[in-house]
Amino acid sequence: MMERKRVIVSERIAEEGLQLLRSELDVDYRDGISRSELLDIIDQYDALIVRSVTQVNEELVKKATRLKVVGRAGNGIDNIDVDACTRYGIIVANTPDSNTISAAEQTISLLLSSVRNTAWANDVLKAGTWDRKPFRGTELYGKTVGIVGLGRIGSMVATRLKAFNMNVIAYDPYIADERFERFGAEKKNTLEELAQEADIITVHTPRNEETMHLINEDILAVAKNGVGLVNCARGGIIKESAIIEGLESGKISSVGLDVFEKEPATGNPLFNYSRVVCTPHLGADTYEAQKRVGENIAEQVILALKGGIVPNVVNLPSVLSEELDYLRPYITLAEKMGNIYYQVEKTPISRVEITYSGPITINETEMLTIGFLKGLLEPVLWEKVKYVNARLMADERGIKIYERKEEQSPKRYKNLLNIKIFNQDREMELSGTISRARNPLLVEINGYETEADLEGYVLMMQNEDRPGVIGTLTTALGEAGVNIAAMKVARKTKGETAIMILNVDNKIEEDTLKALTRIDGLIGEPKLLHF
Ligand SMILES: NC(=O)c1ccc[n+]([C@@H]2O[C@H](COP(=O)([O-])OP(=O)(O)OC[C@H]3O[C@@H](n4cnc5c(N)ncnc54)[C@H](O)[C@@H]3O)[C@@H](O)[C@H]2O)c1
Ligand SMILES: O=C(O)CC[C@@H](O)C(=O)O
Repeated sequence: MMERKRVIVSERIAEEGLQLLRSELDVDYRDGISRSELLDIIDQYDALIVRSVTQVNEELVKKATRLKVVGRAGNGIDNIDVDACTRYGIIVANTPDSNTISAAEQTISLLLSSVRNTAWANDVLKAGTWDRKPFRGTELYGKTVGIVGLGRIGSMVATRLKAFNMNVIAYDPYIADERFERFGAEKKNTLEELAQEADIITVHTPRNEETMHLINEDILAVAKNGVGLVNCARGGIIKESAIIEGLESGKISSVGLDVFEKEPATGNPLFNYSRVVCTPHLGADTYEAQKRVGENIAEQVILALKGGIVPNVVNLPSVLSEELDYLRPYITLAEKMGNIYYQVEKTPISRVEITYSGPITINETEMLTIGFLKGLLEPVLWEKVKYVNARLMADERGIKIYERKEEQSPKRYKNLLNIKIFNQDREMELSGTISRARNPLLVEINGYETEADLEGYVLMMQNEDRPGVIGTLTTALGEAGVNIAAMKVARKTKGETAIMILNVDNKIEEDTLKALTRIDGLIGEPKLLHF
């Protein structure tokens, strides 16, 4: 029996996800494992599943010699060094859509409880005092909310706050105007503009160099007096020391925080302020979200370990699953076309020109290019090339890639991949498509039209276009016990050099191949390719 692949889960994930993992893999569920132990044992695992605490950095990745995939059970990937993973050929996948509703609802919950002093009143009441004076709050009705980052969660917050009759304004320099319109948000071109008009500011960006301390003393200086703040995205997007300053001066009247600059957050000075309502990073912590997250990450990790293309890969172009189903045979085709070059040539490549033509060009074709590069480099780099690092590896080898798209296919095939591979003195030109049965077909090689299946063992050779050559070859193969499954012969001009492409059922031994070179009429060495 084949040995099962091993996954370590270093943080709490839903039982449904664990069950799915156990159905296919050996699962080591080590919620809360210490850093030092994880570093000691990580080389035993093919997959690692984390949430937001485990730091997947270069130190860990270097030791993870078997690791193929890191699954982030959640959305934010600021605890994962994606570049390091890419360099080591490790896929990083997350579950960006599985917890957005919960995070949006938590934002609304923090917003309401902060402007109505709910948590503070709850504490005072339960401590034995019935008093209403300190807790007078404000309505949301008619107020302006400023949303920073109108992505998945920001946009859900916008639609939910519309139901409170709030005026929604948003700042997000990276999205089209159409998205602001779709979510009924008035676009603000600068953060300062948003801050000047908003009664409440809520942030929904990723945390990175650009967004760390995005809302700081300078932004708060132009904000309205008594502004409310909410951060259910990542700690530090609103600078904590600026919040304290604003609370002390009265500039800020309410704060809702789910996330902190340092987590786990214990003894954070913000906890001393009654007008700050805090939760310990609970945005994604609902039964529904955790079930979705757990199952989703388990599915993706299993897929990745089977060599499949997973939908939410962070270090590859993301492709919607329907689009992926359509593209998958073309990715395989591109990979197999890539496989041809180094099985035939030994000269380094300087440049590759890829033209995609036909209706396929409506789609994101980046995965096809990556598939081609993976197939191209595999015969020379073996194990190390994966979808995730194929571009990087091509780049390191100085292979320049030029891509073009043409709406119309120039041949009779609906969709066509035309690939020109240049080395220092020659060019190899290949065209391929998908057969009716959705199998990869090579339809042209160096100007010779053919229709060859790129499957199993394929024998390619050149011959003189004259009687007797093909017969001698097939007899020689038959005598050597090689069964021919399919054979295509192509020529450009009658009587000149032709090519033969044969699909054969088994490997042809070296001495048989050598013997073929002695057949009168065959030109050069026959090449046996394997796909
Ligand atoms: N509290 C939780 O438990 C919880 C749960 C899920 C997600 N999150 C966090 O919520 C945040 C948003 O997640 P999402 O899924 O909506 O992400 P998203 O990628 O869908 O949206 C982020 C948006 O921020 C915008 N943006 C980036 N840089 C910006 C900048 N400098 N100024 C303004 N806008 C900028 C992007 O254009 C994008 O539209 C992330 O930080 C994520 O980690 C937290
Ligand atoms: O619970 C977690 O793992 C964090 C969830 C959330 O912050 C996310 O980015 O998905």
